[in-house]
Amino acid sequence: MTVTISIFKFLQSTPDLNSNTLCQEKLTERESNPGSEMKEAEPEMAEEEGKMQQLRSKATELLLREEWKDSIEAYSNFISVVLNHIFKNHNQNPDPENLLKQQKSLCLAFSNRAEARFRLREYAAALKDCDEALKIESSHFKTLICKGKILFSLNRYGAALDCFRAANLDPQGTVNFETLNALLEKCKKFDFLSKTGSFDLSDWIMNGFREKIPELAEYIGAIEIKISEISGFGLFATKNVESGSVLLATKAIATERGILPQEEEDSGENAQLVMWKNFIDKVVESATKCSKTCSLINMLSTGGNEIDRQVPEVGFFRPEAEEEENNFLNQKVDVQKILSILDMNSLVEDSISAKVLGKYSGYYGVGLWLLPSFINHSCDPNVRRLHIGDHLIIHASRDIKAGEELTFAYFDVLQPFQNRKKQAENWGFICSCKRCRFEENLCHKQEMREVEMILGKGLDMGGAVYRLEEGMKRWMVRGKGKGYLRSSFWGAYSEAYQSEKVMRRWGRKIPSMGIIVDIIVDAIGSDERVVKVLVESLKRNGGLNIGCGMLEMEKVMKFGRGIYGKTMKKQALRTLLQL
Ligand SMILES: C[S@@+](CC[C@H](N)C(=O)[O-])C[C@H]1O[C@@H](n2cnc3c(N)ncnc32)[C@H](O)[C@@H]1O
Repeated sequence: MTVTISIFKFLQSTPDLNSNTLCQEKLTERESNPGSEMKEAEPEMAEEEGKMQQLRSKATELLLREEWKDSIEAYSNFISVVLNHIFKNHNQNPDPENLLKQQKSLCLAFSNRAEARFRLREYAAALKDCDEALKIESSHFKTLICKGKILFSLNRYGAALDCFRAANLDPQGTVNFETLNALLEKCKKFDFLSKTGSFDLSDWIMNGFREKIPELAEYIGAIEIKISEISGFGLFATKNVESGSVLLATKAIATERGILPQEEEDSGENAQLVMWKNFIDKVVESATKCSKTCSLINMLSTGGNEIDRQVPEVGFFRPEAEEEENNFLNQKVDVQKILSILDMNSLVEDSISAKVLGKYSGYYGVGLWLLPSFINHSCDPNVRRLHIGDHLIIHASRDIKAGEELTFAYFDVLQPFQNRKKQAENWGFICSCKRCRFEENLCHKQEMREVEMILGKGLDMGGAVYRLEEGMKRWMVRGKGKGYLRSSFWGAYSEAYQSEKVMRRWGRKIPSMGIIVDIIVDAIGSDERVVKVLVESLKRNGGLNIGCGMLEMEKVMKFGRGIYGKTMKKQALRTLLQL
Protein backbone atom coordinates (compact mmCIF):
# COMPACT_ATOMS: atom_id res chain seq x y z
CA MET A 1 0.00 0.00 0.00
CA THR A 2 1.68 3.22 -1.09
CA VAL A 3 0.75 6.83 -0.83
CA THR A 4 1.66 7.83 -4.32
CA ILE A 5 1.41 11.56 -4.64
CA SER A 6 2.95 14.56 -3.02
CA ILE A 7 0.54 16.76 -1.15
CA PHE A 8 1.09 19.65 -3.52
CA LYS A 9 0.30 17.59 -6.57
CA PHE A 10 -2.71 16.37 -4.67
CA LEU A 11 -3.82 19.85 -3.76
CA GLN A 12 -3.54 21.03 -7.35
CA SER A 13 -5.54 18.12 -8.67
CA THR A 14 -8.29 18.18 -6.04
CA PRO A 15 -11.21 20.28 -7.25
CA ASP A 16 -12.74 20.48 -3.76
CA LEU A 17 -9.58 22.07 -2.53
CA ASN A 18 -8.88 24.27 -5.53
CA SER A 19 -12.24 25.84 -4.95
CA ASN A 20 -11.57 26.23 -1.27
CA THR A 21 -10.83 29.93 -1.15
CA LEU A 22 -10.54 29.95 2.64
CA CYS A 23 -7.46 27.71 2.48
CA GLN A 24 -5.92 29.71 -0.31
CA GLU A 25 -6.40 32.96 1.60
CA LYS A 26 -4.86 31.53 4.72
CA LEU A 27 -1.92 30.12 2.80
CA THR A 28 -1.20 33.49 1.16
CA GLU A 29 -1.49 35.22 4.55
CA ARG A 30 1.09 32.86 6.05
CA GLU A 31 3.42 33.02 3.07
CA SER A 32 3.57 36.78 3.46
CA ASN A 33 4.26 36.34 7.18
CA PRO A 34 6.76 33.47 7.47
CA GLY A 35 7.47 33.81 11.17
CA SER A 36 3.91 33.26 12.38
CA GLU A 37 3.63 31.70 15.81
CA MET A 38 3.33 27.91 15.91
CA LYS A 39 2.37 27.77 19.51
CA GLU A 40 -0.70 29.89 18.92
CA ALA A 41 -1.84 27.33 16.37
CA GLU A 42 -1.59 24.26 18.64
CA PRO A 43 -4.94 24.51 20.51
CA GLU A 44 -6.56 25.39 17.22
CA MET A 45 -5.09 22.23 15.72
CA ALA A 46 -6.31 20.09 18.56
CA GLU A 47 -9.75 21.59 18.22
CA GLU A 48 -9.74 20.86 14.50
CA GLU A 49 -8.63 17.29 15.06
CA GLY A 50 -11.48 16.82 17.49
CA LYS A 51 -13.89 18.28 14.96
CA MET A 52 -12.57 15.99 12.25
CA GLN A 53 -12.97 13.00 14.51
CA GLN A 54 -16.56 13.99 15.22
CA LEU A 55 -17.40 14.61 11.58
CA ARG A 56 -15.89 11.31 10.53
CA SER A 57 -17.83 9.34 13.15
CA LYS A 58 -21.06 11.05 12.13
CA ALA A 59 -20.45 10.40 8.42
CA THR A 60 -19.58 6.76 9.06
CA GLU A 61 -22.65 6.28 11.21
CA LEU A 62 -24.88 7.77 8.52
CA LEU A 63 -23.25 5.54 5.92
CA LEU A 64 -23.80 2.46 8.07
CA ARG A 65 -27.43 3.50 8.56
CA GLU A 66 -27.68 3.76 4.76
CA GLU A 67 -28.75 7.38 4.98
CA TRP A 68 -26.94 8.12 1.78
CA LYS A 69 -27.83 11.78 1.23
CA ASP A 70 -26.91 12.83 4.76
CA SER A 71 -23.76 10.77 4.72
CA ILE A 72 -22.67 12.48 1.48
CA GLU A 73 -23.15 15.83 3.16
CA ALA A 74 -21.28 14.72 6.26
CA TYR A 75 -18.37 13.35 4.22
CA SER A 76 -18.23 16.58 2.19
CA ASN A 77 -17.88 18.56 5.44
CA PHE A 78 -15.26 16.16 6.70
CA ILE A 79 -13.28 16.31 3.44
CA SER A 80 -13.31 20.08 3.47
CA VAL A 81 -12.08 20.25 7.07
CA VAL A 82 -9.33 17.67 6.48
CA LEU A 83 -8.11 19.53 3.42
CA ASN A 84 -7.95 22.74 5.44
CA HIS A 85 -6.10 20.92 8.13
CA ILE A 86 -3.55 19.46 5.71
CA PHE A 87 -2.86 22.91 4.31
CA LYS A 88 -2.17 24.40 7.67
CA ASN A 89 -0.20 21.44 8.87
CA HIS A 90 1.97 21.30 5.85
CA ASN A 91 2.78 24.97 6.00
CA GLN A 92 3.20 25.45 9.72
CA ASN A 93 4.53 22.26 11.04
CA PRO A 94 5.42 19.65 8.43
CA ASP A 95 4.86 16.25 9.99
CA PRO A 96 5.07 13.41 7.43
CA GLU A 97 3.44 10.92 9.76
CA ASN A 98 0.49 13.16 10.45
CA LEU A 99 0.21 14.02 6.76
CA LEU A 100 0.06 10.34 5.87
CA LYS A 101 -2.64 9.79 8.47
CA GLN A 102 -4.73 12.65 7.11
CA GLN A 103 -4.29 11.49 3.54
CA LYS A 104 -5.47 8.02 4.49
CA SER A 105 -8.60 9.33 6.12
CA LEU A 106 -9.18 11.58 3.13
CA CYS A 107 -8.87 8.60 0.80
CA LEU A 108 -11.37 6.63 2.86
CA ALA A 109 -13.76 9.60 2.98
CA PHE A 110 -13.72 9.98 -0.82
CA SER A 111 -14.21 6.24 -1.11
CA ASN A 112 -17.16 6.21 1.29
CA ARG A 113 -18.75 9.25 -0.34
CA ALA A 114 -18.38 7.42 -3.68
CA GLU A 115 -20.19 4.44 -2.17
CA ALA A 116 -23.09 6.64 -0.98
CA ARG A 117 -23.29 8.41 -4.35
CA PHE A 118 -23.24 5.04 -6.10
CA ARG A 119 -26.21 3.90 -4.00
CA LEU A 120 -28.08 7.02 -5.13
CA ARG A 121 -27.11 6.23 -8.72
CA GLU A 122 -25.15 9.47 -8.99
CA TYR A 123 -22.62 7.60 -11.06
CA ALA A 124 -20.62 10.51 -12.52
CA ALA A 125 -20.02 12.11 -9.12
CA ALA A 126 -19.30 8.72 -7.56
CA LEU A 127 -16.67 7.99 -10.20
CA LYS A 128 -15.00 11.35 -9.55
CA ASP A 129 -14.79 10.51 -5.85
CA CYS A 130 -13.23 7.14 -6.64
CA ASP A 131 -10.63 8.87 -8.79
CA GLU A 132 -9.84 11.31 -5.98
CA ALA A 133 -9.37 8.41 -3.57
CA LEU A 134 -7.21 6.52 -6.06
CA LYS A 135 -5.04 9.58 -6.64
CA ILE A 136 -4.12 9.36 -2.97
CA GLU A 137 -3.76 5.62 -2.86
CA SER A 138 -3.77 3.95 -6.26
CA SER A 139 -4.38 0.45 -4.92
CA HIS A 140 -7.06 1.31 -2.35
CA PHE A 141 -9.01 -1.96 -2.25
CA LYS A 142 -12.40 -0.62 -1.20
CA THR A 143 -12.27 2.15 -3.82
CA LEU A 144 -11.23 -0.20 -6.59
CA ILE A 145 -14.19 -2.45 -5.77
CA CYS A 146 -16.55 0.53 -5.61
CA LYS A 147 -15.24 1.96 -8.90
CA GLY A 148 -15.55 -1.46 -10.52
CA LYS A 149 -19.17 -1.72 -9.41
CA ILE A 150 -19.98 1.77 -10.70
CA LEU A 151 -18.38 1.03 -14.07
CA PHE A 152 -20.25 -2.27 -14.20
CA SER A 153 -23.54 -0.44 -13.56
CA LEU A 154 -22.62 1.87 -16.43
CA ASN A 155 -22.13 -1.27 -18.55
CA ARG A 156 -18.42 -0.47 -18.97
CA TYR A 157 -17.45 -4.06 -18.33
CA GLY A 158 -13.85 -3.89 -19.64
CA ALA A 159 -12.96 -0.95 -17.39
CA ALA A 160 -14.78 -2.58 -14.45
CA LEU A 161 -12.76 -5.74 -15.03
CA ASP A 162 -9.52 -3.69 -14.83
CA CYS A 163 -10.60 -2.38 -11.41
CA PHE A 164 -11.50 -5.81 -10.05
CA ARG A 165 -8.24 -7.22 -11.40
CA ALA A 166 -6.28 -4.41 -9.72
CA ALA A 167 -8.15 -5.09 -6.47
CA ASN A 168 -7.25 -8.74 -6.83
CA LEU A 169 -3.56 -7.83 -6.60
CA ASP A 170 -4.06 -6.31 -3.15
CA PRO A 171 -3.18 -8.69 -0.30
CA GLN A 172 -6.22 -7.26 1.53
CA GLY A 173 -8.25 -8.79 -1.27
CA THR A 174 -7.87 -12.27 0.09
CA VAL A 175 -10.26 -11.31 2.92
CA ASN A 176 -13.01 -10.80 0.35
CA PHE A 177 -11.73 -13.45 -2.01
CA GLU A 178 -15.11 -15.03 -2.75
CA THR A 179 -16.92 -11.76 -3.33
CA LEU A 180 -14.14 -10.48 -5.51
CA ASN A 181 -13.99 -13.70 -7.46
CA ALA A 182 -17.74 -13.56 -8.07
CA LEU A 183 -17.42 -9.97 -9.31
CA LEU A 184 -14.53 -10.91 -11.59
CA GLU A 185 -16.41 -13.85 -13.07
CA LYS A 186 -19.59 -11.86 -13.61
CA CYS A 187 -17.64 -9.06 -15.22
CA LYS A 188 -15.83 -11.45 -17.56
CA LYS A 189 -19.15 -13.00 -18.57
CA PHE A 190 -20.71 -9.62 -19.31
CA ASP A 191 -17.62 -8.41 -21.15
CA PHE A 192 -17.89 -11.48 -23.39
CA LEU A 193 -21.64 -10.97 -23.93
CA SER A 194 -21.17 -7.31 -24.79
CA LYS A 195 -18.61 -8.27 -27.43
CA THR A 196 -20.52 -11.19 -28.96
CA GLY A 197 -24.23 -10.66 -28.24
CA SER A 198 -24.53 -14.42 -27.69
CA PHE A 199 -27.25 -14.35 -25.04
CA ASP A 200 -28.87 -17.55 -23.86
CA LEU A 201 -32.33 -17.47 -22.33
CA SER A 202 -32.74 -21.26 -22.49
CA ASP A 203 -32.66 -22.09 -18.76
CA TRP A 204 -35.14 -19.37 -17.90
CA ILE A 205 -37.53 -20.52 -20.62
CA MET A 206 -37.13 -24.21 -19.77
CA ASN A 207 -37.96 -23.40 -16.14
CA GLY A 208 -41.21 -21.78 -17.18
CA PHE A 209 -39.90 -18.21 -16.59
CA ARG A 210 -40.04 -18.88 -12.87
CA GLU A 211 -36.43 -18.18 -12.06
CA LYS A 212 -34.80 -14.77 -11.87
CA ILE A 213 -34.87 -12.93 -15.19
CA PRO A 214 -31.59 -13.61 -16.99
CA GLU A 215 -29.04 -10.84 -16.72
CA LEU A 216 -28.17 -9.25 -20.03
CA ALA A 217 -25.29 -7.08 -21.13
CA GLU A 218 -25.32 -4.06 -23.43
CA TYR A 219 -24.57 -5.15 -26.97
CA ILE A 220 -24.37 -3.09 -30.14
CA GLY A 221 -23.98 -5.17 -33.30
CA ALA A 222 -23.25 -4.19 -36.91
CA ILE A 223 -25.52 -1.15 -37.09
CA GLU A 224 -25.33 2.56 -37.87
CA ILE A 225 -27.67 5.56 -37.86
CA LYS A 226 -28.35 7.18 -41.24
CA ILE A 227 -30.95 9.31 -42.99
CA SER A 228 -33.90 7.08 -43.81
CA GLU A 229 -36.07 6.97 -46.91
CA ILE A 230 -38.99 6.12 -44.63
CA SER A 231 -38.76 9.01 -42.18
CA GLY A 232 -36.08 11.16 -40.51
CA PHE A 233 -33.22 9.00 -39.31
CA GLY A 234 -33.18 5.23 -39.15
CA LEU A 235 -31.00 2.34 -38.04
CA PHE A 236 -29.18 0.37 -40.76
CA ALA A 237 -27.30 -2.94 -40.94
CA THR A 238 -23.63 -2.54 -41.84
CA LYS A 239 -23.16 -6.27 -42.56
CA ASN A 240 -25.26 -9.15 -43.89
CA VAL A 241 -27.25 -10.57 -40.99
CA GLU A 242 -28.80 -14.00 -40.67
CA SER A 243 -32.36 -14.45 -39.40
CA GLY A 244 -32.38 -14.69 -35.60
CA SER A 245 -29.06 -12.88 -35.08
CA VAL A 246 -29.08 -10.35 -32.27
CA LEU A 247 -28.33 -6.82 -33.48
CA LEU A 248 -28.82 -4.87 -30.30
CA ALA A 249 -29.42 -5.48 -26.61
CA THR A 250 -29.88 -2.47 -24.44
CA LYS A 251 -31.23 -1.46 -21.07
CA ALA A 252 -34.02 1.09 -20.74
CA ILE A 253 -33.35 4.62 -19.57
CA ALA A 254 -36.48 4.05 -17.51
CA THR A 255 -39.46 1.70 -17.45
CA GLU A 256 -42.76 1.62 -15.63
CA ARG A 257 -44.82 -1.51 -15.32
CA GLY A 258 -47.99 -2.73 -13.76
CA ILE A 259 -51.12 -4.82 -14.14
CA LEU A 260 -53.99 -2.72 -15.41
CA PRO A 261 -57.38 -3.31 -13.78
CA GLN A 262 -59.51 -5.09 -16.38
CA GLU A 263 -63.10 -4.67 -15.12
CA GLU A 264 -63.68 -0.95 -15.30
CA GLU A 265 -62.35 0.91 -18.28
CA ASP A 266 -61.88 4.17 -16.37
CA SER A 267 -59.73 2.75 -13.62
CA GLY A 268 -57.59 1.06 -16.29
CA GLU A 269 -57.07 4.40 -18.00
CA ASN A 270 -56.32 6.14 -14.72
CA ALA A 271 -53.82 3.48 -13.76
CA GLN A 272 -52.18 3.96 -17.15
CA LEU A 273 -51.98 7.73 -16.61
CA VAL A 274 -50.37 7.27 -13.20
CA MET A 275 -47.86 4.91 -14.76
CA TRP A 276 -47.07 7.45 -17.48
CA LYS A 277 -46.51 10.16 -14.91
CA ASN A 278 -44.13 7.93 -12.97
CA PHE A 279 -42.39 6.98 -16.18
CA ILE A 280 -41.88 10.63 -17.20
CA ASP A 281 -40.53 11.46 -13.72
CA LYS A 282 -38.03 8.60 -13.97
CA VAL A 283 -36.78 9.71 -17.40
CA VAL A 284 -36.40 13.32 -16.23
CA GLU A 285 -34.55 12.11 -13.13
CA SER A 286 -32.13 10.04 -15.25
CA ALA A 287 -31.49 13.01 -17.54
CA THR A 288 -30.93 15.29 -14.55
CA LYS A 289 -28.48 12.92 -12.87
CA CYS A 290 -26.33 12.25 -15.94
CA SER A 291 -25.41 14.73 -18.65
CA LYS A 292 -24.52 11.92 -21.05
CA THR A 293 -28.01 10.41 -20.69
CA CYS A 294 -29.48 13.87 -21.14
CA SER A 295 -27.57 14.46 -24.39
CA LEU A 296 -28.38 11.04 -25.77
CA ILE A 297 -32.09 11.56 -25.09
CA ASN A 298 -31.81 14.94 -26.83
CA MET A 299 -30.56 13.15 -29.98
CA LEU A 300 -33.93 11.43 -30.41
CA SER A 301 -36.69 12.75 -32.61
CA THR A 302 -39.24 15.17 -31.18
CA GLY A 303 -41.37 14.90 -34.29
CA GLY A 304 -41.24 18.67 -34.71
CA ASN A 305 -39.18 20.86 -37.00
CA GLU A 306 -35.79 19.15 -36.92
CA ILE A 307 -33.76 21.01 -39.53
CA ASP A 308 -30.74 21.35 -37.23
CA ARG A 309 -30.81 17.76 -36.03
CA GLN A 310 -27.61 15.89 -36.87
CA VAL A 311 -27.17 12.18 -37.52
CA PRO A 312 -25.53 10.87 -34.34
CA GLU A 313 -22.76 8.28 -34.40
CA VAL A 314 -23.70 4.92 -32.95
CA GLY A 315 -20.48 5.19 -30.90
CA PHE A 316 -22.06 7.90 -28.74
CA PHE A 317 -24.46 5.26 -27.44
CA ARG A 318 -21.71 2.85 -26.43
CA PRO A 319 -21.25 2.60 -22.66
CA GLU A 320 -17.54 3.39 -23.08
CA ALA A 321 -18.27 6.83 -24.59
CA GLU A 322 -16.98 9.09 -21.84
CA GLU A 323 -19.31 11.53 -20.19
CA GLU A 324 -16.59 14.18 -20.31
CA GLU A 325 -16.51 14.10 -24.11
CA ASN A 326 -17.57 17.36 -25.74
CA ASN A 327 -20.64 15.73 -27.25
CA PHE A 328 -22.18 15.35 -23.85
CA LEU A 329 -21.36 18.65 -22.22
CA ASN A 330 -23.63 21.58 -21.39
CA GLN A 331 -26.86 19.69 -21.78
CA LYS A 332 -29.85 21.26 -20.12
CA VAL A 333 -32.82 19.19 -19.06
CA ASP A 334 -35.74 20.58 -21.05
CA VAL A 335 -38.84 18.84 -19.68
CA GLN A 336 -41.07 20.00 -22.56
CA LYS A 337 -38.62 18.54 -25.07
CA ILE A 338 -38.41 15.31 -23.09
CA LEU A 339 -42.20 15.04 -23.21
CA SER A 340 -42.19 15.34 -27.02
CA ILE A 341 -39.38 12.81 -27.22
CA LEU A 342 -41.26 10.33 -25.03
CA ASP A 343 -44.38 10.83 -27.08
CA MET A 344 -42.48 9.82 -30.23
CA ASN A 345 -40.14 7.18 -28.91
CA SER A 346 -41.55 5.32 -25.91
CA LEU A 347 -42.31 1.67 -26.50
CA VAL A 348 -45.09 -0.29 -24.91
CA GLU A 349 -44.24 -3.88 -24.02
CA ASP A 350 -47.26 -5.35 -25.72
CA SER A 351 -45.33 -7.43 -28.22
CA ILE A 352 -44.84 -11.16 -27.99
CA SER A 353 -42.59 -10.75 -24.98
CA ALA A 354 -45.54 -9.70 -22.88
CA LYS A 355 -47.90 -12.30 -24.32
CA VAL A 356 -45.58 -15.21 -24.76
CA LEU A 357 -42.79 -14.89 -22.24
CA GLY A 358 -44.85 -15.69 -19.20
CA LYS A 359 -46.48 -12.34 -18.48
CA TYR A 360 -50.05 -11.86 -17.23
CA SER A 361 -52.89 -10.52 -19.30
CA GLY A 362 -53.61 -6.91 -18.38
CA TYR A 363 -49.89 -6.44 -18.00
CA TYR A 364 -48.73 -3.01 -19.18
CA GLY A 365 -45.18 -1.83 -19.46
CA VAL A 366 -43.76 1.29 -21.02
CA GLY A 367 -40.13 2.29 -21.46
CA LEU A 368 -37.57 4.35 -23.31
CA TRP A 369 -34.69 2.59 -25.03
CA LEU A 370 -32.22 4.87 -26.81
CA LEU A 371 -30.85 3.21 -29.95
CA PRO A 372 -34.05 1.26 -30.68
CA SER A 373 -35.78 4.66 -30.84
CA PHE A 374 -34.16 5.18 -34.24
CA ILE A 375 -35.93 2.14 -35.70
CA ASN A 376 -38.72 3.14 -38.05
CA HIS A 377 -41.89 1.18 -38.54
CA SER A 378 -42.49 -0.94 -41.61
CA CYS A 379 -45.36 -3.22 -42.55
CA ASP A 380 -42.73 -5.60 -43.95
CA PRO A 381 -40.36 -5.44 -40.99
CA ASN A 382 -37.04 -7.27 -40.79
CA VAL A 383 -36.35 -7.15 -37.02
CA ARG A 384 -38.34 -8.00 -33.90
CA ARG A 385 -38.05 -6.96 -30.30
CA LEU A 386 -38.04 -9.03 -27.16
CA HIS A 387 -38.45 -7.43 -23.74
CA ILE A 388 -36.51 -9.25 -21.03
CA GLY A 389 -36.67 -7.35 -17.75
CA ASP A 390 -35.50 -3.82 -18.45
CA HIS A 391 -33.62 -4.96 -21.52
CA LEU A 392 -34.75 -4.86 -25.09
CA ILE A 393 -33.22 -7.37 -27.47
CA ILE A 394 -33.51 -6.62 -31.18
CA HIS A 395 -32.91 -9.49 -33.57
CA ALA A 396 -33.33 -10.13 -37.30
CA SER A 397 -36.69 -11.73 -38.12
CA ARG A 398 -35.34 -12.69 -41.56
CA ASP A 399 -32.06 -12.49 -43.44
CA ILE A 400 -30.95 -8.87 -43.85
CA LYS A 401 -28.48 -7.48 -46.38
CA ALA A 402 -25.74 -4.98 -45.53
CA GLY A 403 -27.07 -1.44 -46.01
CA GLU A 404 -30.75 -2.40 -45.44
CA GLU A 405 -32.70 -0.25 -43.01
CA LEU A 406 -33.81 -2.11 -39.88
CA THR A 407 -37.53 -1.81 -39.25
CA PHE A 408 -39.96 -3.36 -36.82
CA ALA A 409 -43.71 -3.35 -36.55
CA TYR A 410 -45.14 -0.66 -34.26
CA PHE A 411 -48.52 -2.43 -34.56
CA ASP A 412 -49.96 -5.66 -35.93
CA VAL A 413 -49.05 -5.91 -39.62
CA LEU A 414 -51.05 -9.07 -40.34
CA GLN A 415 -53.98 -6.84 -41.23
CA PRO A 416 -55.44 -5.30 -44.39
CA PHE A 417 -54.07 -1.99 -45.65
CA GLN A 418 -56.98 0.16 -44.41
CA ASN A 419 -56.68 -1.15 -40.82
CA ARG A 420 -52.94 -0.56 -40.81
CA LYS A 421 -53.47 2.94 -42.17
CA LYS A 422 -55.71 3.71 -39.18
CA GLN A 423 -53.16 2.29 -36.75
CA ALA A 424 -50.38 4.39 -38.27
CA GLU A 425 -52.63 7.45 -37.99
CA ASN A 426 -53.06 6.69 -34.29
CA TRP A 427 -49.28 6.81 -34.09
CA GLY A 428 -49.39 10.17 -35.88
CA PHE A 429 -47.92 9.23 -39.26
CA ILE A 430 -48.86 8.05 -42.71
CA CYS A 431 -46.90 4.89 -43.33
CA SER A 432 -44.61 5.23 -46.30
CA CYS A 433 -43.16 1.71 -46.26
CA LYS A 434 -42.79 -0.33 -49.48
CA ARG A 435 -45.71 -2.57 -48.65
CA CYS A 436 -48.11 0.31 -48.00
CA ARG A 437 -47.04 2.08 -51.18
CA PHE A 438 -47.74 -1.15 -53.09
CA GLU A 439 -51.09 -1.91 -51.45
CA GLU A 440 -52.39 1.63 -51.69
CA ASN A 441 -52.76 1.19 -55.44
CA LEU A 442 -54.79 -2.01 -55.07
CA CYS A 443 -56.96 -1.29 -52.08
CA HIS A 444 -59.73 0.26 -54.18
CA LYS A 445 -60.29 -2.88 -56.29
CA GLN A 446 -63.77 -4.31 -55.95
CA GLU A 447 -62.52 -7.82 -55.06
CA MET A 448 -60.31 -6.43 -52.36
CA ARG A 449 -63.24 -4.67 -50.75
CA GLU A 450 -65.29 -7.88 -50.92
CA VAL A 451 -62.55 -9.92 -49.29
CA GLU A 452 -62.22 -7.33 -46.54
CA MET A 453 -65.97 -7.45 -45.98
CA ILE A 454 -66.01 -11.27 -45.77
CA LEU A 455 -63.07 -11.19 -43.38
CA GLY A 456 -64.69 -8.49 -41.24
CA LYS A 457 -67.97 -10.39 -40.99
CA GLY A 458 -66.34 -13.77 -40.45
CA LEU A 459 -68.15 -15.29 -43.45
CA ASP A 460 -66.80 -17.85 -45.95
CA MET A 461 -63.03 -17.68 -45.43
CA GLY A 462 -62.23 -20.24 -48.11
CA GLY A 463 -64.21 -18.16 -50.62
CA ALA A 464 -62.39 -15.02 -49.52
CA VAL A 465 -58.98 -16.64 -50.05
CA TYR A 466 -60.07 -17.97 -53.45
CA ARG A 467 -61.26 -14.51 -54.56
CA LEU A 468 -58.01 -12.89 -53.46
CA GLU A 469 -55.87 -15.51 -55.24
CA GLU A 470 -57.87 -15.11 -58.45
CA GLY A 471 -57.72 -11.32 -58.14
CA MET A 472 -53.93 -11.41 -57.81
CA LYS A 473 -53.72 -13.39 -61.07
CA ARG A 474 -55.83 -10.78 -62.89
CA TRP A 475 -53.89 -7.84 -61.42
CA MET A 476 -50.65 -9.57 -62.39
CA VAL A 477 -49.31 -9.40 -58.83
CA ARG A 478 -45.91 -11.10 -58.60
CA GLY A 479 -43.21 -11.99 -56.02
CA LYS A 480 -43.19 -9.98 -52.80
CA GLY A 481 -46.50 -8.32 -53.79
CA LYS A 482 -48.25 -11.66 -53.31
CA GLY A 483 -46.64 -12.03 -49.92
CA TYR A 484 -47.82 -8.56 -48.91
CA LEU A 485 -51.45 -9.20 -49.87
CA ARG A 486 -51.48 -12.67 -48.34
CA SER A 487 -50.11 -11.19 -45.12
CA SER A 488 -52.85 -8.56 -45.19
CA PHE A 489 -55.48 -11.28 -45.37
CA TRP A 490 -53.69 -13.82 -43.18
CA GLY A 491 -56.81 -13.87 -40.99
CA ALA A 492 -58.79 -15.50 -43.82
CA TYR A 493 -56.01 -17.94 -44.75
CA SER A 494 -55.48 -18.97 -41.15
CA GLU A 495 -59.15 -19.67 -40.49
CA ALA A 496 -59.50 -21.53 -43.76
CA TYR A 497 -56.49 -23.79 -43.06
CA GLN A 498 -57.70 -24.57 -39.57
CA SER A 499 -61.21 -25.59 -40.62
CA GLU A 500 -61.64 -29.12 -41.98
CA LYS A 501 -64.98 -28.14 -43.45
CA VAL A 502 -63.56 -25.17 -45.36
CA MET A 503 -60.60 -27.22 -46.57
CA ARG A 504 -62.92 -29.96 -47.84
CA ARG A 505 -64.70 -27.36 -49.95
CA TRP A 506 -61.83 -25.08 -50.99
CA GLY A 507 -58.69 -27.14 -50.35
CA ARG A 508 -58.01 -27.95 -54.01
CA LYS A 509 -58.68 -24.40 -55.22
CA ILE A 510 -56.38 -22.49 -52.91
CA PRO A 511 -52.57 -22.78 -52.45
CA SER A 512 -51.33 -25.13 -49.75
CA MET A 513 -50.58 -23.76 -46.32
CA GLY A 514 -46.84 -24.61 -46.54
CA ILE A 515 -46.45 -22.39 -49.61
CA ILE A 516 -48.39 -19.50 -48.08
CA VAL A 517 -46.43 -19.60 -44.81
CA ASP A 518 -43.10 -19.55 -46.70
CA ILE A 519 -44.17 -16.58 -48.78
CA ILE A 520 -45.54 -14.61 -45.82
CA VAL A 521 -42.39 -15.18 -43.74
CA ASP A 522 -40.31 -14.11 -46.72
CA ALA A 523 -42.41 -10.95 -47.14
CA ILE A 524 -42.89 -9.77 -43.56
CA GLY A 525 -40.55 -11.93 -41.49
CA SER A 526 -41.36 -14.63 -38.92
CA ASP A 527 -44.54 -14.23 -36.93
CA GLU A 528 -45.63 -16.51 -34.09
CA ARG A 529 -49.25 -16.76 -35.30
CA VAL A 530 -48.25 -17.86 -38.80
CA VAL A 531 -45.73 -20.38 -37.52
CA LYS A 532 -48.20 -21.71 -34.94
CA VAL A 533 -50.70 -22.63 -37.67
CA LEU A 534 -47.91 -24.37 -39.60
CA VAL A 535 -46.75 -26.29 -36.52
CA GLU A 536 -50.28 -27.41 -35.64
CA SER A 537 -50.94 -28.59 -39.14
CA LEU A 538 -47.65 -30.48 -39.35
CA LYS A 539 -48.41 -32.11 -35.98
CA ARG A 540 -51.91 -33.10 -37.12
CA ASN A 541 -50.55 -34.65 -40.29
CA GLY A 542 -47.57 -36.32 -38.65
CA GLY A 543 -45.20 -34.11 -40.68
CA LEU A 544 -42.91 -33.54 -37.70
CA ASN A 545 -42.41 -37.21 -36.87
CA ILE A 546 -38.83 -38.23 -36.41
CA GLY A 547 -37.36 -39.50 -39.63
CA CYS A 548 -39.90 -38.13 -42.07
CA GLY A 549 -39.97 -34.51 -40.95
CA MET A 550 -36.34 -33.41 -40.80
CA LEU A 551 -36.76 -30.72 -43.44
CA GLU A 552 -39.99 -29.47 -41.93
CA MET A 553 -38.40 -29.40 -38.50
CA GLU A 554 -35.40 -27.43 -39.80
CA LYS A 555 -37.74 -24.94 -41.43
CA VAL A 556 -39.88 -24.54 -38.31
CA MET A 557 -36.77 -24.02 -36.18
CA LYS A 558 -35.49 -21.35 -38.58
CA PHE A 559 -38.85 -19.57 -38.39
CA GLY A 560 -38.71 -19.94 -34.60
CA ARG A 561 -35.32 -18.24 -34.47
CA GLY A 562 -36.80 -15.42 -36.56
CA ILE A 563 -39.51 -14.97 -33.89
CA TYR A 564 -37.50 -15.40 -30.71
CA GLY A 565 -33.93 -14.80 -31.90
CA LYS A 566 -30.90 -17.04 -31.58
CA THR A 567 -31.08 -16.49 -27.88
CA MET A 568 -31.89 -20.04 -26.91
CA LYS A 569 -30.92 -23.63 -27.44
CA LYS A 570 -33.02 -25.99 -29.56
CA GLN A 571 -34.86 -27.50 -26.62
CA ALA A 572 -36.00 -24.11 -25.33
CA LEU A 573 -37.05 -23.04 -28.81
CA ARG A 574 -39.06 -26.26 -29.12
CA THR A 575 -40.78 -25.43 -25.83
CA LEU A 576 -41.77 -21.99 -27.11
CA LEU A 577 -42.95 -23.42 -30.41
CA GLN A 578 -44.84 -26.17 -28.50
CA LEU A 579 -43.14 -28.85 -30.53
C1 LIG B 1 -39.32 6.21 -32.88
S1 LIG B 1 -39.30 7.37 -34.15
C2 LIG B 1 -38.39 6.55 -35.40
C3 LIG B 1 -37.09 7.23 -35.70
C4 LIG B 1 -37.24 8.56 -36.38
N1 LIG B 1 -37.45 8.37 -37.78
C5 LIG B 1 -36.04 9.46 -36.14
O1 LIG B 1 -35.73 10.24 -37.02
O2 LIG B 1 -35.44 9.40 -35.07
C6 LIG B 1 -40.97 7.21 -34.62
C7 LIG B 1 -41.43 8.22 -35.62
O3 LIG B 1 -40.81 8.05 -36.90
C8 LIG B 1 -41.75 8.27 -37.95
N2 LIG B 1 -41.98 6.99 -38.65
C9 LIG B 1 -41.63 5.78 -38.23
N3 LIG B 1 -41.97 4.85 -39.13
C10 LIG B 1 -42.59 5.48 -40.15
C11 LIG B 1 -43.17 5.06 -41.37
N4 LIG B 1 -43.22 3.79 -41.72
N5 LIG B 1 -43.71 5.99 -42.17
C12 LIG B 1 -43.68 7.29 -41.84
N6 LIG B 1 -43.14 7.76 -40.70
C13 LIG B 1 -42.59 6.87 -39.85
C14 LIG B 1 -43.03 8.70 -37.28
O4 LIG B 1 -43.05 10.09 -37.22
C15 LIG B 1 -42.92 8.10 -35.90
O5 LIG B 1 -43.69 8.77 -34.96
